[in-house]
Amino acid sequence: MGQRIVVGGDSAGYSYKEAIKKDLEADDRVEAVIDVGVIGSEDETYYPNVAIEAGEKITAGEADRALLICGTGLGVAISANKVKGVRAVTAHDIYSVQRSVLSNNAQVLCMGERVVGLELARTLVKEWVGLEFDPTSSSGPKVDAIDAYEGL
Ligand SMILES: O=C(CO)[C@H](O)COP(=O)(O)O
Repeated sequence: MGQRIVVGGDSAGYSYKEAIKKDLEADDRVEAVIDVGVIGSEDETYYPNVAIEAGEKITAGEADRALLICGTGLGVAISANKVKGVRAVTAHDIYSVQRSVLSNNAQVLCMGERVVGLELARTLVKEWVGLEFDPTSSSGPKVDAIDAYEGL
C-alpha cells in the first residue's frame, strides 16, 4: 500500500510546498497527498498551526508522513514535535534525510525554502519517500526510548 503524505507550510514555504506536492501526486509510491495549507503566498496562517495539524493527522492514523516547509524548516519542526508521538526533523542533505527515517523513524521531514534549492529539495523528497524504518534494527530500541519518555 502506498504512503499517505501530508504537505504543509507557511507563506514562506508555499512555492516549494506546491512544487513538491505536484511531484508527490505523480509518484506511484504515494497513495494520497493531503494538503493542510497554507492556500496561497498571501495566506499568513502561522506555521505552528499548520505543523500541529499535520502532526495530529499522523497520530490520528489519517496519514503516514508529513513534509513541512517554512522559511527555515525550523519552526515547523519545533511545532510538529509538540504533538506527542511525532518525530520531526529539519534536513537539507541526503545523509540526514536517510538517517531521519532509518535511525530515527521520523515521520515528518521539514525543509526551509530560504535555505535549500528547489531541485535539491525535490531530489531529497524523492529519496525520502522510498525509505523505510526497520524496527528490528539496532535503532529500534533507541526510538522506543523516545516513545517511553512520552508515555507511549
Ligand atoms: O522560518 C520560519 C519559522 O521557522 C517562518 O517561515 C518565518 O518565521 P518568522 O521569521 O518568524 O517570520
